[in-house]
Amino acid sequence: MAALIRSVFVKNRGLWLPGLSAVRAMSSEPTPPFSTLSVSHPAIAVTHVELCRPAKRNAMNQAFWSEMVDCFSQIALDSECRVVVVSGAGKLFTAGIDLMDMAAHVLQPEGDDVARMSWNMRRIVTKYQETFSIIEKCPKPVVVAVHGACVGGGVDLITACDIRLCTQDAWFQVKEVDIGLAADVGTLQRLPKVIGSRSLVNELALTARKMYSDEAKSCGLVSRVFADKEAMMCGALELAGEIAARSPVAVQGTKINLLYSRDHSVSEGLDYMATWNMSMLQTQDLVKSAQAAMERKSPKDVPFSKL
Ligand SMILES: CC/C=C\C=C\CC(=O)SCCNC(=O)CCNC(=O)[C@H](O)C(C)(C)COP(=O)(O)OP(=O)(O)OC[C@H]1O[C@@H](n2cnc3c(N)ncnc32)[C@H](O)[C@@H]1OP(=O)(O)O
Repeated sequence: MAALIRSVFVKNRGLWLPGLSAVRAMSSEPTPPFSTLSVSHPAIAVTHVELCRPAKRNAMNQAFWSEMVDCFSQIALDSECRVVVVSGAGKLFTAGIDLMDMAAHVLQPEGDDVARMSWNMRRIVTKYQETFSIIEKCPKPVVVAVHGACVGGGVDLITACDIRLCTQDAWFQVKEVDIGLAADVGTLQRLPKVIGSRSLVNELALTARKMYSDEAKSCGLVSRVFADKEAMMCGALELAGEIAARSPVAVQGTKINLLYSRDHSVSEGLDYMATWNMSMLQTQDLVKSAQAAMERKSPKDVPFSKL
């Protein structure tokens, strides 16, 4: 299988990079057992998760909310996977929560009285929150590639990812106030950590105005803007290849410690780091990587064990 995958790629500057044909061949059919996600392996150690309800603009229906949890739970345990790319099939990234579904499931919690209905509503919101928290908890870095619209739940999703890319035609909308609710699955908690300006976060969340790619880049929501989707997917896979080629012990330790430090003081973060590295510095990856550096080789030329 590895040989088959390798045959699709071109060797370039010591990296296994997917050719344009691999990007063009990336599928847009749900992968069973999923009905809303297409999962593929476009490059060595790279998993691609595509939101895949293009006819409904990848609106997040009931199946989606649980399939993402199943999918990322599997990815977290998959020692072949070192990095994930998330994108959307069809015209745009996502139209957010499926409004038809929401009416049927979110707005009618079961229960005989207010207390029981409220308790069940809390369970529903917590379950929906897990759909994106699982991305953040995944030890493998997640690169998200946004084209066209990224509405409501889409912003919740991308703020749980580690690296955000978009196309020139992308726009982002914290749409929730327009549909009568306070965003409740991550945007209000994570967006202020992503964008430096709280004033801008407040403006976006309180007015639901669209933010276009140039502003998304200048405020730090995305790190790169590409001319079109094809260029973005090539860029996303190249970036994923760079990450995948490095020590998974180093990469996963870096993600976990960056997230820990985001939510703790410098002193707590340093303490956590010291405890982390008291075991992780004993990895063979360090010896192999240091040796490669001495020999002026790239980390990409070092074979690391699976993690
Ligand atoms: C516990 C709560 C957890 C999470 C809460 C999240 C909150 C949110 O996500 S708020 C945001 C809700 N989303 C919206 O308000 C967006 C609604 N959609 C649109 O504005 C537009 O569709 C568009 C995204 C701008 C795209 O426009 P266009 O390309 O012109 O497509 P359409 O012709 O409008 O739609 C095609 C097709 O898709 C269906 N659809 C689109 N969005 C949704 C949606 N959010 N829910 C359900 N279905 C959607 C639309 O009905 C069309 O279906 P047909 O069968 O072809 O009619």
